[in-house]
Amino acid sequence: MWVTYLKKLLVNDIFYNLQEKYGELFEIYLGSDRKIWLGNASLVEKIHNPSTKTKFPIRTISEGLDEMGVTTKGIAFNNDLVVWKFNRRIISSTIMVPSFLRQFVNESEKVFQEFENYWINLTKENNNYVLNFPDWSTRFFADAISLASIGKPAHMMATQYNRLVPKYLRNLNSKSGLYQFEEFLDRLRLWLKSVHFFYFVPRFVRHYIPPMNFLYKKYIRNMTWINNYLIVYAEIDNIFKGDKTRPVTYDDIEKLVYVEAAAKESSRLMPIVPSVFKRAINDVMIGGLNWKTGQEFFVHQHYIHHNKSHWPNPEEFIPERFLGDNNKIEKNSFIPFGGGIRQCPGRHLGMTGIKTFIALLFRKYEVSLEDPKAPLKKVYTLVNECHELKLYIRPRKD
Ligand code: HEM
Repeated sequence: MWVTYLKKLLVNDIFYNLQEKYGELFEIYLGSDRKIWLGNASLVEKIHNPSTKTKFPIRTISEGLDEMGVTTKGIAFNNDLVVWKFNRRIISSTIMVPSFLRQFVNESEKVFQEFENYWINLTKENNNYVLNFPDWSTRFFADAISLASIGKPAHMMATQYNRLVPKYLRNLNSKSGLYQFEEFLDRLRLWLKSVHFFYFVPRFVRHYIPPMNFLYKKYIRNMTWINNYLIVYAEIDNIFKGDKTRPVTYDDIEKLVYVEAAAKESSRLMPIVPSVFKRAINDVMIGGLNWKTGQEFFVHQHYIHHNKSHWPNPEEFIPERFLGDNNKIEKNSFIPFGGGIRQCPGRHLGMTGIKTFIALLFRKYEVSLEDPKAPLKKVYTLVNECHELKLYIRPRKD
């Protein structure tokens, strides 16, 4: 069973099923190393303490991640708290400020126009052209973030377009940058896969036992649903009053409360990051039990987001949960961006990006699934990634 799960990269499902079977707090041993999984909002209160005096300032100590070289650099896995603080300040003071978010909305519109041009070309020869949405949405965000942050396009949509059309239709304006960022995206995907590999698989197995040592060599070489269309359309139309071409502003985006509720409900049902690990740097009491310094905990967002004690009818898509009084949502029961001092610094940008793309798309186009009954095709690496979602995008008739 484990092998089947692992083969299909359904690691997320293994832990969800274990949490169902063994309860909201269970332990699992990886060799002699005990990990504690937490599946209730009340159990993560101390881990999500936003104070700098938190007992959970780091994620893990792992010789595997040391070997990857990520524990003293960057942000996400950095255990050097002085360097982490410095890096995090830089990213927070750039991407979390409203001026950057305004700039991001402006640039997104330019990038969306580029997307429309490609899409129009692709439908010229086939009116019923089916677009694989994840191939374009990931590249749309990468291009928009690149333009807004460094002022240069990443040409990722151009690369995808060039891949799909005959030579004479290709985008030739941006030759030099093409493929470079595409390779970056492929490497990022491999990097995400390899974090679990280096975290879970002991050094000896990584290096010497087939087929793990082959995976090791591969990794070491290389180092993202909205359903209630009608209300979404109505809210977008209410803001743009049928104007399909005027510039979209950050103020428009801020008014999209239903779209935001729908995006939140989607990320409740399917959090991009289903679990996050955190390590105690002092003794701590959680769930009525005393845990020693060094104990690692998995905050299980996916399970907490589906826990009936926080969410009535947890499997249903009900955006209205997020409308009106925010206090009705239990603390720590909705945590797609994690929590505590290492909460995601890209949360405002992520939400602004989703709302901007939906506004730009839905004010002009009708979107429908090629096969509404087809199961969602996703893979789990360190994140849940949808790799196939086939859509028809047609100009709105009204
Ligand atoms: C919808 C999109 C996104 C989701 C769902 C998401 C989710 C998360 C989660 C769950 C964490 C772990 C938080 C914790 O440890 O408690 C995280 C960390 C992080 N995220 Fe995001 N994220 C998103 C977008 C972004 C973007 C756009 C950026 C930057 C441009 C970003 C940068 C980071 C960084 C740097 C960390 C590590 C923070 C630290 O360790 O101090 N994220 N994200």
